[in-house]
Amino acid sequence: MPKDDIIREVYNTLVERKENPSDSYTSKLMQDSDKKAEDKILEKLGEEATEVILASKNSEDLVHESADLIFFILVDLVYKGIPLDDVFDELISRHK
Ligand SMILES: N=c1c2ncn([C@@H]3O[C@H](COP(=O)(O)OP(=O)(O)OP(=O)(O)O)[C@@H](O)[C@H]3O)c2ncn1[C@@H]1O[C@H](COP(=O)(O)O)[C@@H](O)[C@H]1O
Repeated sequence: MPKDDIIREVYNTLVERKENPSDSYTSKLMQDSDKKAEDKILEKLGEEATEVILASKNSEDLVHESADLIFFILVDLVYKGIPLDDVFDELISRHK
């Protein structure tokens, strides 16, 4: 798979997990009762953002923590039904 495709690949897998729940981590994360699921996802988003800040300050694990943060952003987008292309279009609209 070309490296650039991984974001869409993960996004599409998460959509599949949401639509056809399995016993996987991400399925469980998105299947909790509505309020609980959103709170858990947002809690993880906050955690991972903090871990990126700490990793950056301490010059360690920034790659790992960045991947975690991107992952949880994708989980939130899927959970809220936001198409990945909307985010790509937004970034393209800003690109000079
Ligand atoms: N990219 C990821 C990914 N990154 C992190 N994680 C999981 O997210 C969880 C939280 O990450 P943390 O770093 O906080 O690890 P932790 O300390 O175990 O966190 P807790 O969940 O225990 O609080 C861990 O269980 C990680 O395994 C991920 N889980 C899944 N994916 C992608 O999502 C796809 C679907 O995942 P599943 O539905 O679980 O198969 C996979 O094929 C991957 O492409």
